[in-house]
Amino acid sequence: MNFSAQVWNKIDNIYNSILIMPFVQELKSGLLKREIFQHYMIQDAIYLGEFARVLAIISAKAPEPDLQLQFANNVREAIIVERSLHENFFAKFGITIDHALATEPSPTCLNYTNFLIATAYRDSFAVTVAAVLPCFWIYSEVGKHIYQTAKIDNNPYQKWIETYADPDFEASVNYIIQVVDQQAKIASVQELKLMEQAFYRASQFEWMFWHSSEQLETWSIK
Ligand SMILES: Cc1ncc(C[n+]2csc(CCO)c2C)c(N)n1
Repeated sequence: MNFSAQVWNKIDNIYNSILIMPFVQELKSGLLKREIFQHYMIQDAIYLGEFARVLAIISAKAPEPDLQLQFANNVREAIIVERSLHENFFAKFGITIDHALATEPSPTCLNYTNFLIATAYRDSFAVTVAAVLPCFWIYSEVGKHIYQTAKIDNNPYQKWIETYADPDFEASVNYIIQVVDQQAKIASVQELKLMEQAFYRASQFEWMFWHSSEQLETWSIK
């Protein structure tokens, strides 16, 4: 079995827990509270800014030019596509840029992005690509699931839903899965373990990220 299939099996519980989260269920029905989506959007904008830096470090560590270019393109895409999504949603959901810029990362957002940045600086290309894979893959699977079962008419979250169910997005996810599998084939036993741990940890953070918005998480001491 491929590395990707093995680690996906291991996060089966996390993935299934995500599908039944109130956040996901209410996004599908369109009934998600505006306040929760606003919290999510602002934190996600912070997340994406840091995520683009992680992709840039991956590009810098790439073992060959094709991979270097691919991840450089991902950096560009993460910044451009996601920014436009956020700008659309910011306006639509009454979030001002000033408010977003003045908001600090939530404890979960900071923990997740710091984990990715620390991994990128400390660990190998292979381990770091394994750490970013859940970000792509879980979103693609959750996006498809939501798209197939969502109530689309009058759903204020329709545009978000369409973004992550896009076939182009799925193609970029498949490319990263293939890169991770290639790396796993040539990895030492010790490195494989680190890849597995990084993939699992990032998947936990994916669940936590949605959960933190459901809770409107802030710092418990200011
Ligand atoms: C917490 C969180 N996790 C994953 C994504 C999805 N995502 C973020 S950047 C990127 C790469 C291409 O743009 C993808 C798929 C998200 N938005 N927020």
